[in-house]
Amino acid sequence: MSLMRIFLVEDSIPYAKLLMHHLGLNPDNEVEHFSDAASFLKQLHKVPDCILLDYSLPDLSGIDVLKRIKSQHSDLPVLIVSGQEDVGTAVDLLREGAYDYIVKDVNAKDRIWKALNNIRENARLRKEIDVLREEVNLKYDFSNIIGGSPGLKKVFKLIEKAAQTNITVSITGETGTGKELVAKAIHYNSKFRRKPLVSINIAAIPSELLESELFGHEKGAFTGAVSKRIGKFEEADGGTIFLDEIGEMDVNLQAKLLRVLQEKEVTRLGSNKAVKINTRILVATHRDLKEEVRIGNFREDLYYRLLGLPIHLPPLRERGGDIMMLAKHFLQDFCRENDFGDIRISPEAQQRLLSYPWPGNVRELKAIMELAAVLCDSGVIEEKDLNFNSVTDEMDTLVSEGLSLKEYNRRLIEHYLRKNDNNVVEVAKRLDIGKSTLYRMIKNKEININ
Ligand SMILES: Nc1ncnc2c1ncn2[C@@H]1O[C@H](COP(=O)(O)OP(=O)(O)OP(=O)(O)O)[C@@H](O)[C@H]1O
Repeated sequence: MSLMRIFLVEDSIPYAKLLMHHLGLNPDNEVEHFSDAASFLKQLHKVPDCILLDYSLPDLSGIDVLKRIKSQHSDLPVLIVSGQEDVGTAVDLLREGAYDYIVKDVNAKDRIWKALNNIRENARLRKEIDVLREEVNLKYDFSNIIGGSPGLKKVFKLIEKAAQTNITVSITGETGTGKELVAKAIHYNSKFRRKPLVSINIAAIPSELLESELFGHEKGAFTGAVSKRIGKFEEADGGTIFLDEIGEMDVNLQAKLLRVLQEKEVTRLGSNKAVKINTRILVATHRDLKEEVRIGNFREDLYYRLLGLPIHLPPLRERGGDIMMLAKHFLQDFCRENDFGDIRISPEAQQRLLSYPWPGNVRELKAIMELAAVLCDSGVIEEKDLNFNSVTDEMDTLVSEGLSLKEYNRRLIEHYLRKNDNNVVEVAKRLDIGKSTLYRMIKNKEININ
């Protein structure tokens, strides 16, 4: 903000003149003077950037004027200027939302000057945040979610529907399928986008700390609570809270969360005052919550409360052509960031990418492509540059895929060959099949050897 519009409400004409002269020293200040509350309140609809309010006006008390201002414009900074030093009144006024309480003594002019500079700086920062938010919005439109497979198209449609309302959304999918990305896309395309998206990973926080993390606490609420703390729900007020890994929440806390969702209010630990919240809820889990309910790990009532609009992200191995689209996208990004020239992916490497089961999903694909870009020679990624070191056993995923016996055998043998550096004799021994059978299969291209 360069120009600052200030309303000065002051019944003492000499003091008003003094302040107007002083404030006028900054050409960016534009001061309008009112000598009573009534004439000022009539003009309040013009909404200045700041108000300097004399505490003792002829027609209305300072606190009443302050309340009137705050009821219409809660964010408008009001500096109270008072003829007397009275701590009790000052505290009351600050509680009602006054920006500062300044006594009319020799230092008053300087304090007002400083306070106005702070207000100016705050407004500038707020504007900057708005601009940054807008940039983030652009960044998180759907275009950064890559893919065009039928499964993902369905997800796009649901994101759009979710963004248009305040319905609770439950996002499911294996690890690395893009659940957090979807949560961001919903928030930044919804009417909540001007307020924060507050994410909390339930699995990452020890259960004894989680309650205060979510709902906040008062000073001294428990050992170690040395100061008051606002919880994530309050932080997200007016915006979105994203509860990641909701399936990991302790059953006791589930009951408390349910109450918060039902009452739409939170009570900080150690407080008896409930605070209303208006927060959009997004949850995610890699677990099958229905099954968790069945085995008693998750409350059924909370499950129904959170289910809302379910969005399921299919695993990468079920997204067909998306695999190559994503692989090329990550490769391009990496090359651009590191000033590498263009890198191609050989047909054999492409085949390998398409047949791998991707237990770590998109996150794993990104890591593998980046490493391959570093390892490859002469601008082409070959099969040898692809390092599949996933922590989940490849075979676990194969079993869950429902393959035909022939296909299963092929993958099983290929898996063992890879693990044993293509040592046919070793693999034949481990799988208890004849060496010559194995050689024949390789020769007939029934199995691929890298
Ligand atoms: N469709 C996609 N297009 C582009 N990038 C994606 C896509 N899906 C996921 N990613 C990227 O993959 C990584 C993992 O995604 P994300 O963290 O959203 O997954 P997640 O399902 O929340 O994982 P987890 O369950 O482990 O928390 C991120 O770097 C994300 O940007």
